[in-house]
Order: sequence, then structure tokens, then C-alpha cells
Amino acid sequence: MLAVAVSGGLDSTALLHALSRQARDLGASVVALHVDHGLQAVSAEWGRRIRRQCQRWGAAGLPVSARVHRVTQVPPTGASIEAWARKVRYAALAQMARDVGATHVWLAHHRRDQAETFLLQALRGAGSAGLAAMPTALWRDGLCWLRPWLHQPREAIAAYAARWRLSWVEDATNTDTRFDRNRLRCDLWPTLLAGFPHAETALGQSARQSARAAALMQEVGAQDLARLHMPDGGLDVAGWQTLSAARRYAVLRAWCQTLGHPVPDSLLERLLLELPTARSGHRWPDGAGGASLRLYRGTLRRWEDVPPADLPSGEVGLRLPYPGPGRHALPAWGGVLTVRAVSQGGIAAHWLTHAVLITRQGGESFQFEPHSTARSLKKQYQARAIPAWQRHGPLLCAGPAQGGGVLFAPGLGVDARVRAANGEPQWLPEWLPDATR
Ligand SMILES: Nc1ncnc2c1ncn2[C@@H]1O[C@H](COP(=O)(O)OP(=O)(O)OP(=O)(O)O)[C@@H](O)[C@H]1O
Repeated sequence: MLAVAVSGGLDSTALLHALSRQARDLGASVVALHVDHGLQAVSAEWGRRIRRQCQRWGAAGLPVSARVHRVTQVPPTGASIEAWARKVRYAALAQMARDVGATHVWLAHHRRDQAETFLLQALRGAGSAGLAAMPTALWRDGLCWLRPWLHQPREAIAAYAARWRLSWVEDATNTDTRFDRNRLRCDLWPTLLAGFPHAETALGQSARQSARAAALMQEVGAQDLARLHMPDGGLDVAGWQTLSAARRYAVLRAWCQTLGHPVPDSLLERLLLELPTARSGHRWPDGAGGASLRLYRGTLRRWEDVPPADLPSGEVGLRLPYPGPGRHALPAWGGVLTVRAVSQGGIAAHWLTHAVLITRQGGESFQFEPHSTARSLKKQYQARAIPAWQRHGPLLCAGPAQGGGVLFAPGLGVDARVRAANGEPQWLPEWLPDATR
């Protein structure tokens, strides 16, 4: 089954017709997929029209049928209607294609659409990936999107439609110059073509060159990232600095893509400029909110931000009785404390009877091993390379009658001086910094 995305306009009507004729000769069949965005009063009529047209063509021997999906959501307030419509259209087309068992969807974009897309991307300051505009074939989510007429002039399509006496609908919103593409199409394009008759071909060629440059950048970026990606997802900045400027950009972009959300170009530019001289601990907002990119000891990582409101106010202040075994959300410290029974490495039970959770006040000491030396918490955190913002959990300390020393510190574990002997009843605390969010 061949699926064609049909708006009902000239181009997609012509493509549907041409494919249906080919399918007839090959013994295949075609389905027209139409999405009614529900944005105009007349739009329901377009779907009915496409159905009727397919019935007429079917009666004339063409193996073609139609499916129409009516969108019931409305664009969220403030959203770009163009972008919203594109998103829901592609989602609906994909669903319909799957429903009919099609693996390929044909779209009727042509040479001018491609040239317009290139120009619009350039006017947004896009890089090579954006300037590559639309590909002729793209696999996404198990479907192949095809644009067989991407290099065809619009006039050739119009000539085909005239030759077969096709009829189509004219979408009145195509002349609504509030939309970027329409403004370009209606106001600028005629002037551009008058001055530069070869503009469509040239811009299409530039789009193809950009696609190659983008593919190359992606390949090189991925290769360099394979060397510079740390096991915990960080980027080795020292290694990154040895690369050429172009490769630094490519690998940084590839690394940002692993973060799971789009990183604005402005942030990439800042990182390129500032990373080489940034000091350990320097942070940049990650572009999505709620997290930062931080340089720490030569590695760039993404860290969840601890909202200031959830941090204990001031260094002195918070003091809670030890809550006992289990899982305890402690929003004031922005995390969860779990305490479970273990058979080794835990805190001997008698230490916990009067224990308290307190905010670090400075001056506490911690000892890693029975025969090592106790040092200040600050020094021990540095020794384990635990960055400052990851030390924000509560300290579990002995009660005043037992000296008040640290039993457990987030990021460091149980102090060697209070560890139970094997077989003795004992408990292991664990601090999960972001578990409440
Ligand atoms: N509402 C829709 N339903 C199904 N497919 C659509 C729809 N709108 C656009 N398409 C597909 O996307 C392609 C490009 O869309 P675009 O908005 O540029 O086309 P159009 O000018 O509205 O219509 P046409 O390309 O048919 O003249 C169309 O050729 C068609 O394949």
C-alpha cells in the first residue's frame, strides 16, 4: 500500500494522481491521507472533496482510496499555529500510515518549497543542519517520508495537472502574510525571482551542500565524542581542547544532543568561547531549565539544579531527629534519605538511638578507613572530587551524649569510626539528592 499525504492543493493532488497511475500499472494500490486541522470553517469540505475525487478516480480504474483524520485539539495559546499544525499533521499522517500498513509516505514538496525552506532557515540563523532544508527520503519512527518532486519546478507540476485536467482546492490562508512562509512566498519571492531567475535552483543546490556538510559534522562529532565521552556521561574538556575549532564545535554539539533536549545555539556559542578558560565549578544554564552544565575538574556535566527554596536556609538551622529505617523525603535538603538493614559496612545500631540529621556547619570531620586519618569534611569531599553543589544533603550525626560526630555524610558514606563489626545489627543510610523531584 502506497500512502500519499494530500492537502487537496495542486501539488499533492497531482502527486496522488501520478502515483495512482503508476500503482495501477504495477498492480499496487494507493491511499490518500488527509489531515483536517479544523482551523477553518471550510476545511471539512476539503476532506469530503478528496474522498469524492478518489471515488471518481477509482470508478475510472485507478486503485486509490482516501482516509481523513480530523484534529480535535486546538493550538495552545501563544503557540505558533504553523509549528503546531505541522506537528499534529505529521503525527496524524504517521498514525494513519501505520493503520493502513504503509511503510512509506509520499509528500508533494517541490523545488520552490525547498528554496523557501532554505531561505527561512537562513533568516533564522540556522547552521548546516537547518540549511539542509528537507531531505528527499527520511526514515523516522519506522516510516520513510519521501519527497520525489523535491527537485521539480512547480511549473512542471502545474503542466501535469493541466494535462490531466485535474482540479484542486486553493487554501485561502496561503495568502495570509501573518505567516512567515506566506510572506516570503507572496511578497519577496516574485521580486527575488525577477532579479535572480536562477534563485530556486541555486538555493536548492546550497541546501544539498549544507546537507553534506551537516552529515560530515555529525560523523566527525560522533567519532570524537566516542573518545571524549566519560562513562558517567560527562565530556572530557582537556581532550576537547586539543581539537581544531571546527571539531570542537562538532563534538560539543554531539555531546549536547546526548542531553535529551535541544540546546540553543546561543549556549553552544557561549561554551565554545568560555569553556577553554572557565574555572572549575563554572556553570551555564542548560537551556531547558532545572539543570546546569558545569565544569568540574576538567569534565563538563549536566547537573540538576537544587532549587534555592529547597535548600536549608543558612548554614546553621536544620536539625531533625534520626527518622529510623525506611525511605524519608526531606524536601528541605532536596532529596530522599533511605536507611536499610545490612550485614556489613553499616552503622552500629547503638549509634543511632539519639542520632540527628543536621545541616553541615563547618568543622565536622570524617574518616574513610579504620586506619586512615580523620580529616575535615571539606578535605574529604575534595579528595573524592564531590563538587560543592553535590554536598547539600543532611549529615547524620551522633547525639550530643555520644559526642555528636558524623555517622554518615552524603557522597562519602559511613564514617569508619562508627562502622559495625560483621554480623552485628547495623544500618546503611543512602542519600538520593534529586529523588523528590
Ligand atoms: N492537511 C494536510 N493533509 C495531508 N497532507 C498534507 C496536508 N498539508 C500538507 N500536506 C503534505 O505536505 C506537503 C507540503 O505541504 P504544503 O503546505 O507546502 O502544501 P500545500 O501548498 O498546502 O498543498 P500542495 O502541496 O498539495 O499544493 C503537501 O504537498 C502534502 O503532501
